[in-house]
Amino acid sequence: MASRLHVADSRPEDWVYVSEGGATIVFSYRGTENPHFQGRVLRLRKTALSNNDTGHSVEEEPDDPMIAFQRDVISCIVPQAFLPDLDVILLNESWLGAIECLRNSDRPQERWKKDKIDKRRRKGVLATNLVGGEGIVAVEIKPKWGFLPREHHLSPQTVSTKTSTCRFCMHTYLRSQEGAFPTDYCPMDLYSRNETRMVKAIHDLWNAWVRSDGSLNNFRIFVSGKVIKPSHHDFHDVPIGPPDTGVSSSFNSGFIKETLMENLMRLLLDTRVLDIISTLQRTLDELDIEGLSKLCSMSKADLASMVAGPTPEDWRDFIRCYQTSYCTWDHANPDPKNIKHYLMAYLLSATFKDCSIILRFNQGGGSLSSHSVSIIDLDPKPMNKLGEWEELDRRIVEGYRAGGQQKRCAP
Ligand SMILES: O=P(O)(O)O[C@@H]1[C@@H](OP(=O)(O)O)[C@H](OP(=O)(O)O)[C@H](O)[C@H](OP(=O)(O)O)[C@H]1OP(=O)(O)O
Ligand SMILES: Nc1ncnc2c1ncn2[C@@H]1O[C@H](COP(=O)(O)OP(=O)(O)OP(=O)(O)O)[C@@H](O)[C@H]1O
Repeated sequence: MASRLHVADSRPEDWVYVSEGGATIVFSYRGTENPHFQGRVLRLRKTALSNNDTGHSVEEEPDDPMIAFQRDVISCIVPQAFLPDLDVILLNESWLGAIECLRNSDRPQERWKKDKIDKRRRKGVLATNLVGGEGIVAVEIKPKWGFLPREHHLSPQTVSTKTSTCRFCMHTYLRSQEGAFPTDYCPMDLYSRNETRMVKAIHDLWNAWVRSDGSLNNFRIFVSGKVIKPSHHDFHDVPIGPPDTGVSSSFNSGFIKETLMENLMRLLLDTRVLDIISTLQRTLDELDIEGLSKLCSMSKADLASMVAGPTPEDWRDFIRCYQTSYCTWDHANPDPKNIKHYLMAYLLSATFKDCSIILRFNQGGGSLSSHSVSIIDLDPKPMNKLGEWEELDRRIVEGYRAGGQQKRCAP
């Protein structure tokens, strides 16, 4: 886009709350006046509520790193059709203050108690609105880790557990011990390409969605751009059947569930998106965090001390390597001279382990091509997370083993 977009070319009232994650909050444009904003969402960075830093932001703030990362890295390994368009949008503090006042009450309590829009930012992201449109039903799934690690680099203590139970199921167990909502969802079922297991996966996501009243972060349903909760009245008006059936006015939750699940299954069986995500997760994480840690020790370093993030040139170099020689390396005996690329591969794998997909259906069915599938939240992960991931992996596996759990997650 030649000239820069400015959020102040729209009114805060023209933007409505869509949803948020741990790091960002998203609003969609409902105005009619600015064609640049039609069909788009505004993705803004958040900061901790306790952060009272009111100092001025840097004059030349860099663009949100997600934009260059999608352009230079992600789009080399994920087909463009799955990616939303992203543009830089200029922000200003008073406009951000105004939208915060207007929309803070639309946010879930557990979020507004913790964080707020980072009003010092001068740049945000404008992206394709993947959930908007009258009569559009969109489902967001955060599928998480879709593979079991190879045994090469696992310790004798962890090998049998980590090659039997997937990381998500072990993490769910740990979280349930800490009081979180339990879920039966297993990503290995969703990624399995086996219809029966995939049906089970989406039913498990649905059931946890209902039990938690939509508060989990791995399954969301949007109708005409607005998130719905199982307990909301608007759930009764999901326009899910063919228009002439009158389904949307005669509420029948069983029917809505079955029809939605059927549509989801059709789309999931038709798309390569899950294959693409799990293949990238697995091939970029050939060593497991345990193997990566050992490789680091061989180079006289430790994961917790890794801080310097890769430069754009490093990423270009990595992508070239990933698309050529990387697959010929002997990952069972990794060469310490390749440590940098193994670290970058792990970072990139982490992005795909944490992304979400959005599946859109037009009201009343329609051909598969009139529906769409996209991947969101493909942010780069920072190098200084490696130490945390190593520690979290240890806690997850130890907690699982200590609890005497032995679930088998079939590959
Ligand atoms: O570690 P995980 O698997 O729990 O993933 C974190 C997510 O938790 P989840 O398991 O999806 O509920 C977590 O999701 P929530 O904020 O809990 O919705 C974040 O996505 C976090 O990434 P970041 O620190 O914001 O970059 C994620 O951290 P990363 O591991 O991707 O850095
Ligand atoms: N392009 C989009 N169109 C519509 N909705 C979107 C879009 N991008 C994000 N969202 C909504 O906003 C939410 C937050 O976005 P995103 O997942 O990118 O944030 P995040 O803070 O990085 O999340 P996480 O904590 O999971 O890493 C998403 O879960 C989704 O519901």
